Amino acid sequence: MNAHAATRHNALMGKPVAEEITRAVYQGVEELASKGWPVKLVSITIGDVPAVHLYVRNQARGAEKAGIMFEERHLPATVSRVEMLAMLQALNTDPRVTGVIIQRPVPKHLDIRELQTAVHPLKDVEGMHPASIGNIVYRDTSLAPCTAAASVELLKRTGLKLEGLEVVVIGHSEIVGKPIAFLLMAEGATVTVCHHMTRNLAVHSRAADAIFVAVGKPRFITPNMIKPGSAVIDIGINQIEENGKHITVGDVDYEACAETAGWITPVPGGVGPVTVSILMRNALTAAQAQKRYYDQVFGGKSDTMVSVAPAE
Ligand SMILES: Nc1nc(=O)c2c([nH]1)NC[C@@H]1CN(c3ccc(C(=O)N[C@@H](CCC(=O)O)C(=O)O)cc3)C=[N+]21
Repeated sequence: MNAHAATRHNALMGKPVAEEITRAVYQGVEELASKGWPVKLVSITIGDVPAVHLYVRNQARGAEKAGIMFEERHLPATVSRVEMLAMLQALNTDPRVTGVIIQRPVPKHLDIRELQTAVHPLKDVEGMHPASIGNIVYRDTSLAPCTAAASVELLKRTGLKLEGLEVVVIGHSEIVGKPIAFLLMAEGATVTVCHHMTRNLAVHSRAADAIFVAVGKPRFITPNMIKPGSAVIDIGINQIEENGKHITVGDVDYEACAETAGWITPVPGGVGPVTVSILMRNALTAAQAQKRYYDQVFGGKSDTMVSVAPAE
């Protein structure tokens, strides 16, 4: 479907956007490295979840392209809460570590919010620490959740003016739906958030200039649910079996909706690649913030981290 999607005039392809973002990140990482300030991302996975392995594999590739050091930590599903909190504390205090991402889901005996909150806000490259989420409410979107930021980035690529744009977000998860709504409000859009309790979803989605879909239901959105000419941003990643083959499809019936939509993101090949590049951009942003903080505290002596020895 990727190849087919690429031939559609109205396909919003993620790869070129991801490559552009990653090139810019590479420049920034090189500049910091020249000042003795390398960027390192630690990616933590707990247990075995297929969609997570795919994401981490693409993180490793993205980090390599961005010049970012990448360390994957794959922990058994039996890891204890105390072990996790101790590991996170060690990563917070390790000056060589720029950012930490904890893949979701985590096993039931662990509380992802507690783990997320245990990551220092300066190293929260996922933008999921309450402080980072709070900043989005205050319109500081520098460290925003990656999938949310990637989705809004793709809407911006349509060239549509976001001020006053009627946007419907379908799905209100804390990591995607809600952050998207806040990011869009920061851009001046008029945002409606729909979810499983919403009555007459199509009444809302058909009135929208743009819809974002993150419900986890394969091909849930059909042409009669979208306004002709609107932008359709599909965040779904659903593994299904079809004609004896395992394939990944989004929450939107791409083939059917592509005839009606003005712009539409394919799955795979849309939001996914841009999510990876935004994670790399967040790692650079975190490194730049840490260096600014260091320079303020040590009066600019942080050109080479290792040389910051206690004053005689
Ligand atoms: N804390 C946390 N944050 C996440 O953002 C998060 C998570 N946990 N857990 C798992 C899901 C899944 N996810 C993906 C991101 C990109 C691709 C991706 O790169 N997809 C490409 C490649 C697909 C392929 O190679 O088949 C595409 O859509 O084109 C996939 C999956 C982020 N997740």
